[in-house]
Amino acid sequence: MAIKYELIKEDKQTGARLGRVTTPHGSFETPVFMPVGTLATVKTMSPEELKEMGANIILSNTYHLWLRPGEDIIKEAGGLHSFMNWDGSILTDSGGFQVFSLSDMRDITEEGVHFRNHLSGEKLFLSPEKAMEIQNALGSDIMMAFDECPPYPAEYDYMKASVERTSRWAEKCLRAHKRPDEQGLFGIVQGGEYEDLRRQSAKDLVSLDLPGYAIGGLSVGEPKHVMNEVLSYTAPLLPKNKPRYLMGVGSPDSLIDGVIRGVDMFDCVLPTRIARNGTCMTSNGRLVVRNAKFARDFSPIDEHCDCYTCRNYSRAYIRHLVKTNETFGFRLTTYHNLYFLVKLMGQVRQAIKDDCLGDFREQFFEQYGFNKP
Ligand SMILES: CNc1nc2c(CCc3ccc(C(F)(F)F)cc3)c3[nH]c(N)nc(=O)c3cc2[nH]1
Repeated sequence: MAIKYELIKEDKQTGARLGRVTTPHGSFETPVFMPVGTLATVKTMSPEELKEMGANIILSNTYHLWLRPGEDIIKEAGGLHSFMNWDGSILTDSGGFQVFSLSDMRDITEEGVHFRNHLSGEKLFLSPEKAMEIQNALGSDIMMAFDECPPYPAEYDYMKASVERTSRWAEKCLRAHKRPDEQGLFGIVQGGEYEDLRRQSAKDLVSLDLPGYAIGGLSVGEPKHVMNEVLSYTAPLLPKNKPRYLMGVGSPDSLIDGVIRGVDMFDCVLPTRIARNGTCMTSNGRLVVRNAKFARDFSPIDEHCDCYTCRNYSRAYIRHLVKTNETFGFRLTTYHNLYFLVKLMGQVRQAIKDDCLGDFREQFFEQYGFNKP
């Protein structure tokens, strides 16, 4: 069995769960935050640094790696793990979402999606079968089914047809799966904000008895309360004894609110993306280190943080590096932001163990400033 999930504890007050996922490349505790490594690297971080900060699973992307360098080169390297020298777990997205978010000309048919390469303009075609062929070549431990993530908002009739097609595509992925013993295939629940369509999508995918499930179609511009409502009735539709992955969600408040509704796995480009413009997550909210007020501030980014960046460097120094566009500055902000989220999930897991996740949410939101009107 490629993917094993062990439910360790259910929170008494909320839908939160403590668990452990095991893949052929190791195991990780859940709830977990997964750093995004689109082009086979978590930007500016070495595998050693990721391991040191406590990351055991990272994400990468079928669409991007198919275009550059091409899955054949990665296959020749022995797969993505050896290509990027990462011996932890890897989850790859199936490419559907990236086609819709990156390329303009696209045409969806029953067979798959026709679109233009967003770099060269050449016409390309991505199908459930092709997405599986690429992910099998990459050798990722967790592969996502090829789905359509409709834009938000979407008409009911469009969403219904899209959900039914995404369910048929998931079956095609399962049939096209060449390495079921080494790689786990997760289905992706769609349905937008229509409860009956979410139920239909979950029912179709659960009937395939896949090793894990993702909740897709969220974090696409909908208000947070809509995301939380959809999560509240969708997560419980998924099997208790399998991991649940909420795609594209990673702000600290959304992570905690997702955990409370029963989500186990999260990804987000936020920590690495905002780090590259010098914005850091701290226990007292966001800090824009390039701000002039930090020019003579020799305290660490976050006085409550014990990461490499906060133990060795000051705001003044990091501000200087970021202002002068020194790469080391972005390594320091990236390291801190990833560490902050990995540590936050550790605190969330501890709160579930101690049956005090509700209180933890209260205290964290207050200190971070989420409750400010
Ligand atoms: C930002 N909001 C969002 N991201 C979403 C994503 C992408 C998740 C992803 C995976 C891998 C990477 C990698 F760069 F690290 F590889 C980067 C991002 C979705 N993906 C699919 N398949 N279905 C969805 O319905 C869906 C909804 C999504 N909402």
